[in-house]
Amino acid sequence: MIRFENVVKRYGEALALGGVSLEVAQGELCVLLGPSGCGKTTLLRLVNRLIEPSEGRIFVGNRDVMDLDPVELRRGMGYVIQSIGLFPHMTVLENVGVVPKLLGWPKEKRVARAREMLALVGLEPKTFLNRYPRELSGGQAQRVGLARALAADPPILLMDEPFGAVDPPTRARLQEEFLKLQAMLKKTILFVTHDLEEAVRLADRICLMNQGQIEQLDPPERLLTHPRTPFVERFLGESRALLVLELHHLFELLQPLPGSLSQDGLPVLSLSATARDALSQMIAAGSDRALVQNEAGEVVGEVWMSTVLALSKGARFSGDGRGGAFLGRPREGAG
Ligand SMILES: Nc1ncnc2c1ncn2[C@@H]1O[C@H](COP(=O)(O)OP(=O)(O)OP(=O)(O)O)[C@@H](O)[C@H]1O
Repeated sequence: MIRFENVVKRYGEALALGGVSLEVAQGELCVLLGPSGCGKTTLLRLVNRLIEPSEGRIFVGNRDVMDLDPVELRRGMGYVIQSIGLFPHMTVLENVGVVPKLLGWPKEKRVARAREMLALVGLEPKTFLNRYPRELSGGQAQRVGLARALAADPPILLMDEPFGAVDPPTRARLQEEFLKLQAMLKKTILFVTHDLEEAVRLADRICLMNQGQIEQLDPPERLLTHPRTPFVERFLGESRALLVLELHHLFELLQPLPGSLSQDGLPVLSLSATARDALSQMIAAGSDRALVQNEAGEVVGEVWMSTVLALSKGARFSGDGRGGAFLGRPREGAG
């Protein structure tokens, strides 16, 4: 558990955080989101005491971080940053083993752990253990960074734009794998990003910040469908209607096949595809329905365009007063 109580941070006259209170529950992935300079990194670094508060208190597992030795405190949490921070003169094995070594683990245990962690982040240990960081692609280096952060099995992970430096397809793959890992490991995670799409994909809750304050703290769907302030609505922008569709899978939206309608030329999607996938395939095929098949390839039902559009109803951009005009109206009887 991480708790901020009325935290203020000043740099000289400038106010970077203006009284932030936030509690991240054990096992929760909380994303700090917001425009450049809003205070995300400052808030994150207060947790491992790379920065100290001007006022207020920060608790980690009910202990005030200011009462803890900073070195001990940092050993208890993994820290992953965009520039990765791998030591260039150390091999992957040595990099992943940095904290275990500091904790006094014997060599065999460190090697075994490094192998296990590399496999966990999708890198073949035999191929990568003895490489140097310069011999890795950006995505591989990012995975090593994550393996290193996880090596000593810390309950807390602090992640600052960890996937920021890789190309979009690699980024999407890393996000997907990271979510699977988190489902297994259930770490308490503070994750900084300025990318709304990344926040929506990953977060249990999004903490949207503006000028050193929390504007809204909510699960992604709630944030997208119920923006509390004009700032939040502007920040989310028009894409929020589409993003909401990513949060719904076709198994939730399935309707029985009517039998009487033709199935010719309809797109076919899997049960685990999202409503957003279905929408783009229906648009591409020029149809208002899509078929849904199970893992065995049997068609088990269909999804209607009107159902998909109804999902995004609460999330349509109304920043210019047009209400829900830009996506058109759902068909009658939708959803
Ligand atoms: N060491 C420092 N000295 C003075 N001002 C600082 C310092 N570090 C940060 N700031 C200021 O504090 C504010 C918050 O910075 P912070 O790095 O936390 O923002 P951020 O939301 O992480 O931004 P970005 O997405 O651009 O990294 C900014 O206005 C920044 O200029």
